[in-house]
Parts: sequence; structure tokens; C-alpha cells
Amino acid sequence: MGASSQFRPLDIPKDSDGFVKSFTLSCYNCSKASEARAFFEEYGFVVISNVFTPEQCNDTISDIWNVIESLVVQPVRNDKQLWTQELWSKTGILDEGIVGWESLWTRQILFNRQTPALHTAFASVLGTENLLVSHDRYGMFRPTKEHPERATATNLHLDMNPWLYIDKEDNSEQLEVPGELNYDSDDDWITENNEPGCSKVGELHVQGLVNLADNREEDGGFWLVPGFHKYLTQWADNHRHLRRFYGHYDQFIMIDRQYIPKLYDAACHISSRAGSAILWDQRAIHGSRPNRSQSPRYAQFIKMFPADHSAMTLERAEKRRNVIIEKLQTVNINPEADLSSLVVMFHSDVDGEANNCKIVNAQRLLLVSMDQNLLDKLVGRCVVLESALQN
Ligand SMILES: O=C(O)CCC(=O)C(=O)O
Repeated sequence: MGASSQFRPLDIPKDSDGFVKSFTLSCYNCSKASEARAFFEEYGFVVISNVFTPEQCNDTISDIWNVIESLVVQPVRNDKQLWTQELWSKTGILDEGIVGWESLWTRQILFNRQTPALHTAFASVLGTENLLVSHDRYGMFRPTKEHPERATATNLHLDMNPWLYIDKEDNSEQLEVPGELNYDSDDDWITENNEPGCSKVGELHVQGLVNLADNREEDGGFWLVPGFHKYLTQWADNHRHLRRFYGHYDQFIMIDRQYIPKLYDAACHISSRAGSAILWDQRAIHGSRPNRSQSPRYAQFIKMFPADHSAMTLERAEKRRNVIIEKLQTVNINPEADLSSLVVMFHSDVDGEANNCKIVNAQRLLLVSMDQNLLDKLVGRCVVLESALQN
């Protein structure tokens, strides 16, 4: 494996119930948050517990079934016999257990994206509370004990192009694909997740998921190579020969076991309790393992990124915000009444040339400002639609 043979995978600490060590946070700058951040820096991931409540997990599992049943056009949740390959091929990406072909916009998935504890988790790791949230999909891994054919594929991948990441000089052309993201296709929201910046600028990008049921090793799901985030640059440089298998601008790199057997051996399942979030550094090679148990594995995938993220141009932020407002209307979410006090939405008549224009415009999304100084600066120049959580 060239110089990456120096890479030493780390042993992951576990708690007395066999789950990976986790952190409970009261706010983003509490002492536990510093510990969580230190853990993240060392291992390339961290588990934050109690991010979704038990009720929220149950409601979300029910929503996953609503999505599945709307795609297979029949009720299936109570009859495992119906969870066949043929039917599941209509629900999303079969091999990866992803539910939904493109980003999902149900009421439940939208409300989950504004969960305060989730925001605290990302803010703790990213070191800022001014964040945008991604609009991704659900995961559901069917039990396979009696149906091995229902297993998802064992995989390790990167949601970025490691060679563009190490070679680019700056972030000016973040997404090196033809055309700008318009958010006119639900697929654009998935593409948006795979913009990791570049190594020379060194922005931190953090992906995440919330497990909705206890997730033990035998239930399959998320795994990663602990500590790999620090070696990505070196690894990518040593493995330039693999680049020929991918398109020059591909931003999703699935790597077969035969090319990286040692990394597959080093990957660890990240077991966590229901309602826990797993956050990982986008540079850590990761993926999923199939379920081998009798219980389904349920998850929601979520990334948050700083609102002043370098790829978020004013035009993009504007389009993004407008599409989100339409999506909220489609599921009868009233931005003025139904959103959490975390969510700040700005009218579009903000003076784009003024100070902070980038931050102002980038925040025209869902999420977020709890930074009073920033709000004070902005409120004079725009209307903040903010109110108490009502869901
Ligand atoms: O937990 C999983 O199913 C895998 C998640 C993953 O690889 C991703 O979101 O990139």
C-alpha cells in the first residue's frame, strides 16, 4: 500500500453495553463538546447520543415506511414476506439500503433537520453555530437472517474525489461538473453533499446520520476506517493509478476490496443507540455493511456545513432558499409558524453587496443562526422569519 502502509488504524473505545463511546451535549461550547471534538479529531468520527427523542425515532421510522409504501404502491410494513428484492428495487438504491432516489421532503424529515440537539452536535464539531443543513434521504436495511438475498453490499467509499481534493489550488471551482447547481432537480441536493473543498484550503466537511433504532454490529449499517481522515492526502497521492476507474470529475468514489484489502480489514462498525448521531470527517473512508440480524436498520442521513461555505455563491444561495420555501409549502409547513427558533429565513430583498452578504444569503435556507451578534447586524436589513417550534 506504499506510504499508506504506515497508516495504523485505531482501536475504538466502547461502553459497557458494547456501543461505541458516545457523548451527550448540553450546548455547543460545553466541556463535553470539547471532548467530543477532540475524539472526532483523533478518530475521524464521533457519536453524539440522545439527538432524536424516542418518539421522534418512532415517528421517523413510520415516515420511512410511508415513503417505502408510496414507492411500492401497497402496504408492506407489517408483512416481512413482502419485503422482496423485486419490490425493493422500486424503493431506492438497493445495494446501499438507501430509501428514495433523490432528496426527500416529507414533513417529518424536514422537521428532523431542524432538531436543536442535532444542530448542537454539528456546531460542536464544526466550531460554528451558523450552519446550513443538507436535504438527503433515509436508510433502511432489511433483516437478512432468513433472506440472505436481501443483504446490501459491503462497501467503502468517499463522497468526494480525492484526487481533485489534493490537486486543486483553491475552492473557486468547488464543484467541477458542468453547470452550476440550480436545485431544479432533487438530485442537486445529493450532489451538494459531495463538495469537500480542497486540501490546500483545508475546510472541514462533516457528514452525518442518525440511527433510529439501536444499531449493533449484527444489524449492519455504518462503518469507517478510524483515523483515515489524517491519511487521505497521502493515500490519494499514492493511489493515483486508481483514478482511471472513475470519471475525472466524479464526486463519489466506491473502492473495491481488491484495491484496498488492508483498509477493508481496518474498517469498524460504529454501533450506536437509537437516536444517536454519528458525525464523520468527509475525508474518512467509510460505507456500510449488510444487516445479519432479524431487526431492520433505520437511519436518516444529514450533513451540515458552515453558512459561509466557500462554494455557496449568492446566486446559488438564492435558488436554494426559493426551492426550500416551495418544498415547505408542498407539505404544508408554514415558515412563519412551524419552524424552530433555530431556523432563520431571510426575505430575498437583502442588499447583496452589503457587509456579510455571503453569510446573509447563504442562510436563506433552512438553518441557522443563534449568534446574536450576527442576528443584530442582519435584522436591520432584512426580515427574519422566526418563531417557536410548533411540531
Ligand atoms: O450508514 C450508512 O448506511 C452509510 C452512510 C454513508 O456511507 C454515507 O452517507 O455516505
